Amino acid sequence: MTRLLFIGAGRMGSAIISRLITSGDMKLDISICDPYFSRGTNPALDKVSAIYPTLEAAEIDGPFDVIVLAIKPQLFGKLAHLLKLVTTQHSLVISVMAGIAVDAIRHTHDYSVVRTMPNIGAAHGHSATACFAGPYVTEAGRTLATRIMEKIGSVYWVKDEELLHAVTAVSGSGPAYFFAFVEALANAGKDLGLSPELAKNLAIDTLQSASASLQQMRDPSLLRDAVTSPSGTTAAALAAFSSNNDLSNLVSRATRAANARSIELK
Ligand SMILES: NC(=O)C1=CN([C@@H]2O[C@H](COP(=O)(O)OP(=O)(O)OC[C@H]3O[C@@H](n4cnc5c(N)ncnc54)[C@H](OP(=O)(O)O)[C@@H]3O)[C@@H](O)[C@H]2O)C=CC1
Ligand SMILES: O=C(O)[C@@H]1CCC=N1
Repeated sequence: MTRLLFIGAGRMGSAIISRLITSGDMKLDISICDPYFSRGTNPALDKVSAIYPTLEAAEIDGPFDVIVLAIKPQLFGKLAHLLKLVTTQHSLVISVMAGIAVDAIRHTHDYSVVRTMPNIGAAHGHSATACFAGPYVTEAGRTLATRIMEKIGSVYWVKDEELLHAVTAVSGSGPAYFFAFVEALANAGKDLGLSPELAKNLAIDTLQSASASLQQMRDPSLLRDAVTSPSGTTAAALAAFSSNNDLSNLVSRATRAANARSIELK
């Protein structure tokens, strides 16, 4: 039985716990440390072994084999020195926190740390997650981290920790870009005379169809060509996207801003 402690069970922590519990094929004993978490919000989460308000709680039943850090990056500095209360030298620390470097997590103790960057698709098993293994992470540690993160979607490994800033800018924050695009497309549809409800539904379902096509044929350029009839409506719209390289420049500016913010969080 592998004993896991999730520090922070908000959106990301809850999503991972819930997928681990519902898949049920790993022998895991899961506890939560989150002062604001209460049972009754999600039936899967009610199956956790214990919920602790703080890492210093007298009743805490440590140590744990795996600690998952799923708190806000800004909170980590306040909790870092308490990690030793729930770990041994063999514990694996898996972080989903944006920006916080492996060195910062290992600052108070030589933990084996796997840093990961999932995304909000985790809740439905559709996260795109990239991982980086810090010093002394064993092959068994990498395999365990992969098995855990595979429960929420696809898993990729990067060899250079600095690349996690770019990963955050592309796939960590990425879902929000598509949500913003759906909002913009729905608003544009409204301006063209559709009812707000119909415009929203068409925009949402269109993202769904694009995503399903991409899942089947993982080639966005080919798919774009398949939709674009010569001198047709799509060509007219895409010409507006590419005029002065507008879309590329906008996406480049946005991802550079996210990359820079991730570096600031270090
Ligand atoms: N949301 C996303 O799409 C993604 C998030 N991440 C990363 O995941 C991490 C968590 O983000 P997210 O789940 O969105 O954030 P949430 O705010 O939803 O979750 C953080 C949780 O930690 C709780 N918490 C607060 N104080 C403590 C404490 N002292 N001890 C333990 N838990 C505490 C919070 O409670 P309360 O809210 O009541 O303060 C909350 O439940 C972040 O570091 C973020 O960078 C990574 C990829 C994608
Ligand atoms: O916005 C953030 O900082 C976090 C990291 C990636 C997605 N959400």
